[in-house]
Amino acid sequence: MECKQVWGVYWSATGNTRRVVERLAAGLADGLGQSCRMVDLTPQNARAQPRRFRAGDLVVVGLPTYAGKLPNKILPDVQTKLQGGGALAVGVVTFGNRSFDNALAELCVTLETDGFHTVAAAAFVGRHAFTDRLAAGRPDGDDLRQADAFARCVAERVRALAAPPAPAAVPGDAAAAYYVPRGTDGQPAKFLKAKPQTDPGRCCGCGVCARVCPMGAINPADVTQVTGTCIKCQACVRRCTRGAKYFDDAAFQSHVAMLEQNFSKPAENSVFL
Ligand SMILES: Cc1cc2nc3c(=O)[nH]c(=O)nc-3n(C[C@H](O)[C@H](O)[C@H](O)COP(=O)(O)O)c2cc1C
Repeated sequence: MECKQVWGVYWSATGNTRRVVERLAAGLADGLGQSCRMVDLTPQNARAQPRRFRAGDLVVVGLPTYAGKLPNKILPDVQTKLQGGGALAVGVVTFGNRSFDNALAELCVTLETDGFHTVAAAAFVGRHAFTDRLAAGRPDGDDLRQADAFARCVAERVRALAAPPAPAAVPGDAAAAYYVPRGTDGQPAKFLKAKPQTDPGRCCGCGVCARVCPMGAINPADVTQVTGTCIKCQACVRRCTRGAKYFDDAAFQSHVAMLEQNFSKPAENSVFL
């Protein structure tokens, strides 16, 4: 099938998904001899506008895994604002070394429902947003080389297509329930209401935390106040250059400790063609 334009579209609070999607889109553009354009859906206002694609586009769409599925506060925008218009899509999720569970299945079903034809899909490992002890430094050089190899295979597949493909076959159940996070005691860890705290000795009030919050949840006039919905994405924690943001919620910390105890063995990337 003819491809006239490659796109990379992503939501990425701490940068892993952005890196993987950028690399895949660049590799596909290279393999197909086309140019590549990126769309960053992370800021709240970027998600508000419709994004229309059409036949002849090849769109890499990436989101992270949250509780074994896609981030539930972001998914509605992906469902309602992305319009496939018969474009080909590559669904990509990243995950923090535990499992992508049903996230890729949910993404591929969403893309097909949005009017894309999913030609391939992949799940890549990225440093867990909650802790540097899981998948530190990933996606690393090896991961990105795997992304290059995958992009070459997808480009070949696209060139060989005579008609829109059948939906990409991926593991998981798009309709499954969310993974229940547990603490070190094995009991459900309830940290839905946890919010980032601010160390007054470190915070200089620069406002970067409010600017990078994809939910617009932090009051820019007083960054100690979380007035909106916190999705625990860790953008504020990771982007604060002074280390002034942190989560002290006991249930959250217990879940992170449980993950560190049980999921430290390096996980592998998975590709589906
Ligand atoms: C709220 C939340 C829930 C998460 N749930 C999972 C999960 O179920 N499985 C997993 O392996 N990683 C999980 N992670 C880790 C992220 O999937 C991983 O860090 C991802 O690469 C972050 O993408 P980003 O850097 O593009 O924001 C979770 C992270 C957050 C913030």
